Amino acid sequence: MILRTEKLTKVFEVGLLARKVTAVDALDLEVAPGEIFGFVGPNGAGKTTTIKMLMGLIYPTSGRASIFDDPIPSRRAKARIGYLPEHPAYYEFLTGREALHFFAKLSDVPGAERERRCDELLELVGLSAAADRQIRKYSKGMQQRLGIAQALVGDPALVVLDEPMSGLDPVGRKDVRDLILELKRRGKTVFFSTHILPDVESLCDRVGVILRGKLRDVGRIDELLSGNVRAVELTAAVPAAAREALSHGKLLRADGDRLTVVFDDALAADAAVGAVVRAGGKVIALTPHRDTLEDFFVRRLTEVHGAEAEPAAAAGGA
Ligand SMILES: Nc1ncnc2c1ncn2[C@@H]1O[C@H](COP(=O)(O)OP(=O)(O)OP(=O)(O)O)[C@@H](O)[C@H]1O
Repeated sequence: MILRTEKLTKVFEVGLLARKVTAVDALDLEVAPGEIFGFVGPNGAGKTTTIKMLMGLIYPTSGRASIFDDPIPSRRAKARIGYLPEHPAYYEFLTGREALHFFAKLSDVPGAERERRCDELLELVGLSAAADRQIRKYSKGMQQRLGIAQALVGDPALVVLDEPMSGLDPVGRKDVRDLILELKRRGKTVFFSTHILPDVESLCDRVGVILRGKLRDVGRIDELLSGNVRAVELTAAVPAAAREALSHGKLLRADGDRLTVVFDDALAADAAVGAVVRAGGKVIALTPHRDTLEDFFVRRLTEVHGAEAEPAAAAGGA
């Protein structure tokens, strides 16, 4: 495992009365080499606090974590990590190229290599044409892409991105998604946090769902959603003798003997398939209707928060 946490916990003390807020609660997490891991949760779930602990920016209250088998905080591990904070800050009077050279120097990229590395990264994030423009003139999407270039400048094995798509328009989000996929192709491990669920579905090998500081679910998206077949859609050439078995479903389309029927109950769908086959008909398609990740997420959020659910925060908007 490239990254591992064991019962990682952060309790903040807030206000004059030192009210305790458990931002991250006994988090057990593992990230394997080469995977894109999505750390998913609504606002205030504890994503940034977790990432800050992993990056050594704040100390855990209890528990442990290691990156590349080095306990955090580790200088050695940090040299192999690229990190994009949730709100990256730049010296805005610099150009993109100047800023990247500055970050390259901070990351100990040898002088002889700096020029080539920066040019290559500016190209990768699509900023070559704007490289000599001041950052204050960059759009939010361009700043985010510069932030990703900054995270990559030390040629890290692990890239940690905190809400990399937040606040971007659909084109900007797609650019960042494509970049993350490119990182995977280059053999990097990517750990990123987000509350934008469609991005997670199209990108991640595995996801961890954090709600109110606790990791509630973790796994491949198809595994998380596999138990949630809501309905089964059957399209078949149905001989008259098998029509009765299809009457338990809802007819969607009829074209001669070719019918498309939706069953709420998987057993009724199985029985209909059996009847079609026995009567000499032909099954053309059998499609399970599953929850989307968004359905799953909102359901889990509602379960966990009960009456206090905050669907607006979880709905996955930009
Ligand atoms: N420095 C702090 N002092 C006190 N409470 C904090 C501090 N930082 C975070 N918190 C609290 O910890 C909880 C988790 O916050 P965190 O920023 O980790 O959530 P998040 O999942 O990253 O949310 P967002 O998507 O809004 O950034 C919240 O209740 C937040 O108010």
